Amino acid sequence: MSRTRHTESQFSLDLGDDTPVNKSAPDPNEAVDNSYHLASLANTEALLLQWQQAGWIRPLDTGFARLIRELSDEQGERTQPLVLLLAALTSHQVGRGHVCVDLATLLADAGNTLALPPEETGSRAITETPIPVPEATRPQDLLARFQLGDCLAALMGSVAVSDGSVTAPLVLNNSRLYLRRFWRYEQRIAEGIQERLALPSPLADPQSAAAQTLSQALDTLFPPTEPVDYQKLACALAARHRFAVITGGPGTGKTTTVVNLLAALQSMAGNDPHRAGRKYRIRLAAPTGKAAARLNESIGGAASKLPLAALPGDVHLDDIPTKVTTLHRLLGSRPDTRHFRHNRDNPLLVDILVIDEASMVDVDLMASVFDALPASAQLILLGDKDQLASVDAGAVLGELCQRAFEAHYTPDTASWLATISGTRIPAPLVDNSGLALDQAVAMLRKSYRFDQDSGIRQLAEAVNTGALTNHLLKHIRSAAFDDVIWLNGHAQQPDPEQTLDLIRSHAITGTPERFRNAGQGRMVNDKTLPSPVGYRHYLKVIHNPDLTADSPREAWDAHARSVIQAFNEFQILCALRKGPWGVEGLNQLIAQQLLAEKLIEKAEGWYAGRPVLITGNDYNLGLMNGDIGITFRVPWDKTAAGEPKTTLRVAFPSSDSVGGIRWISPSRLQQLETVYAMTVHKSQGSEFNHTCLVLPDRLSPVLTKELVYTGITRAKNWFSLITGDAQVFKDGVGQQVVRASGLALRLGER
Ligand SMILES: Nc1ncnc2c1ncn2[C@@H]1O[C@H](COP(=O)(O)OP(=O)(O)OP(=O)(O)O)[C@@H](O)[C@H]1O
Repeated sequence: MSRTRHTESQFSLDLGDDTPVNKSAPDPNEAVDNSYHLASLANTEALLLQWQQAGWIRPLDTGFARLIRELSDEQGERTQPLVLLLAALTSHQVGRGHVCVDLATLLADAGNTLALPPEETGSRAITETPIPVPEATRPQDLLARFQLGDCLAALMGSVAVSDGSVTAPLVLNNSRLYLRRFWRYEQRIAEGIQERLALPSPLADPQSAAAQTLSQALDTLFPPTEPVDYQKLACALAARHRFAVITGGPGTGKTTTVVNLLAALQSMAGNDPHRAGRKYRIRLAAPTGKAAARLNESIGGAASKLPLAALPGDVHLDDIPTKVTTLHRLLGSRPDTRHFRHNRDNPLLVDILVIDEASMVDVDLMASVFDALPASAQLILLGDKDQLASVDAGAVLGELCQRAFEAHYTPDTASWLATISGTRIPAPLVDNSGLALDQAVAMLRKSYRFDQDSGIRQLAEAVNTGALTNHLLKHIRSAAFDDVIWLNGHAQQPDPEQTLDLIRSHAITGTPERFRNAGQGRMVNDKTLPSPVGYRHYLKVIHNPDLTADSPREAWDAHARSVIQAFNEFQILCALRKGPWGVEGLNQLIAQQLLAEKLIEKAEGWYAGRPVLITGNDYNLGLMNGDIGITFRVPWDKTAAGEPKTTLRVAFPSSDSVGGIRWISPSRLQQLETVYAMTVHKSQGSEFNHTCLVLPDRLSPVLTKELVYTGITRAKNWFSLITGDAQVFKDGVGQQVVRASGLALRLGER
């Protein structure tokens, strides 16, 4: 899932050719004639190189354009400069998470669509990094001369472009331009969903024996409570179709619902005379090790509370799986290839697959899931539609849930639900012209984790719905909520040095005194919540004088678990990677402060206590992008005289078994970074007792409503906000992620 997987070979794969891409590259120092930039191919390629050197586009993007030119040359066609330009920009957009480029949108507003100049250029107050791209040679300047018809005509006349029916590196579908590989992913996902939705359901007739069993199981699993129990409805809908999506915000009961759903499905299997008591083979998966471990923890607890004895069909606890694996492991990832062991020729042995945190799954991985699933297997996606989309291209869950809020259940679905669940759907959720997909999407609408007064809940909701009122902002500035504080919200443009000081002290202690009631004694659901703590906490837990060279490995494992748990109490999140407000600057700042307070022995390189985030999959070590480990000093080495000697080892929780620890030598770790600060993107699938979101002092395209919502909802109990500029926070939540893709359109076709 890492960006590093987008190698140049992705293009030659689709073409079935290994044409070297560096052949006859233009001289990057060649002067670009500004008045005729698209007049010649050489000029266009030199211009692309200039953008590449300015950091506007990737070498991969210029390489792709060159490949198109070479392919055309080989076929005796002279490529039009406009085709080269559009090829490079489509590749650039894929690198930014889009599945395709909608040419009409691109031409209407190229600057914003392409987000050029690039984001993350430092800080207004602290550094200023100019980007040396000459005036009048920006993509938006060039594209301003063209109409949609010009682009379509140029593309349709090129051998490098097809409508998908023949192999060509670019696919044009209406006004959407795709790299072929991504067009194929989207097509496979759409087909996988449509095929499943079209399969006849034994539950369609509410009087059938299967439907009666489902109804009985649902009544057992969901004691009557509110007028509309959306969890019960979600179970009924998901049971009815071979493809379903259950979406909901934090604590709305996605895990609880899916455990109930699995129990209901096993009830039906147990009562099905054709299955002779054989239960369904069910697998649970999540996109990252962290998300898998979190679901592992919660699902076991939820399963143990099931009223199994009262269910029809003789369901046992063993019938409900509680072990969650990563998607990569489930599909059988192999080193150095993005092809999985399980695919169409070697499908998974599974009847039902549940994928949690599905918002993190990109089109590439989702297409692989559909490839590996037997045609009749049921797929259930769980996730929060409002969270950030996947790091790599696509926003699959978001697209599938575009209409979830209004539901669009047909009168037929509404009447089926009323019979099966005894619940009458509210009229605004019924729509005569609901689509097939709408009938398989359920939204959970009530949070059980946060109480009515929770500031985290109210702030997250306000950010999500665009209702960030002055009243609410005043509340969070003045610590009127127990659980939320905007630490420097009183200053519109706070002094940068003072803000950095604030981040330093907050990172060390979590400054519980800044929360209302000093962060003490808050009870939620009859439980006293742990107080906010900073990084000092885990660096104290790491000192354990009782452990020696003779201590058994289990004792060290247990110690590592408690340190990792202590580290998870607090996390600083930020929007950017670079600059003083990004991961790089904040990591340095916090490490220096921990060193000054003598909590760590040095602030750079490897040291005991260093928390690290893995940034690329390492199949040999079994580490996945997003895994977090803590460095320990352990007495496991020996001197020449055979005396115990200390060495550093990084402890990682093992992703698939509960409680296991892998101890890895730092020298074996390849792609990693220190993780006192983490981007919100990387924090998806994780939750922390206390989260502090640091926002920069100027607006960036990455700073969006989805990013702020995701940052806030990573906090279980305490949330603090530090801003470089108050207006940037407000403007950021006004920006929305819109990813170009054709999936929803394909699924909307009747
Ligand atoms: N119908 C319900 N009645 C009472 N409590 C519930 C109900 N559903 C869920 N809960 C409780 O709410 C909490 C959150 O539930 P759950 O973990 O299922 O939600 P989730 O949506 O999976 O959460 P997350 O946002 O962490 O993914 C749990 O403590 C759970 O026991």
